[in-house]
Amino acid sequence: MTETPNPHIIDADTLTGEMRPIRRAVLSLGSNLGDRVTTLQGAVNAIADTPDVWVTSVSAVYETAPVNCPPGSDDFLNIVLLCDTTLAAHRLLERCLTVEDAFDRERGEANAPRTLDVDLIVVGDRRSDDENLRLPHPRAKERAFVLKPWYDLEPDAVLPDAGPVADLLADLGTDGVTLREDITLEIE
Ligand SMILES: Nc1ncnc2c1ncn2[C@@H]1O[C@H](COP(=O)(O)OP(=O)(O)OP(=O)(O)O)[C@@H](O)[C@H]1O
Ligand SMILES: Nc1nc2c(c(=O)[nH]1)N=C(CO)CN2
Repeated sequence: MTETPNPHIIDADTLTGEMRPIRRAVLSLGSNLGDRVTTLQGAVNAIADTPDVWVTSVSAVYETAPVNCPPGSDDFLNIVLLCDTTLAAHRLLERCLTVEDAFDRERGEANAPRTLDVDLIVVGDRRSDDENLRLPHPRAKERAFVLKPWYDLEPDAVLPDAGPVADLLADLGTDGVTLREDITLEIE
């Protein structure tokens, strides 16, 4: 059955400027090539410098074993950021891809070593099946390297369509996800 659009429901992404609601976004950042700490701190700064994006929390840093990566790939450092934003989800994605490029991200083989990867995990209650932007991120529920730092910041968080982050993490376990207490990233 074809659904008739409800004229009373406004898609927040169609609003402009000051009319946009503030939405909470969860971003996952990873690096397994080059100076990982400098890159992640630079990426946090760049995201925090973005107009209409406010980084509210930076997680602890985790050293994580590569998941589904080519043989011989090095460990990642992974973090999660919580942000408030009035940007439309696609604009936020564009900004994240620009930040990846600024840190010399090369796009080759799937899951190849990368200086920087920035994934949108959730953006408010926005859902998207567009191949250029899938929300909520379809693989987040399988990734302890996303869920553990997110859980630390928000123990009650829920990943839409998947369930409480705490439950997902309890099922997955945290093997291969090691806290790096010696590294602290800041919102500068
Ligand atoms: N939620 C999302 N966050 C970031 N990129 C996404 C998302 N959904 C779709 N994409 C698209 O995925 C494309 C490829 O991204 P990328 O090569 O960084 O994938 P990846 O991060 O290596 O793999 P994965 O998606 O499994 O984390 C991006 O150009 C982007 O348009
Ligand atoms: N440990 C770890 N493994 C990964 C990561 C990542 O950030 N950390 N990112 C991937 C694709 O985005 C694939 N595998």
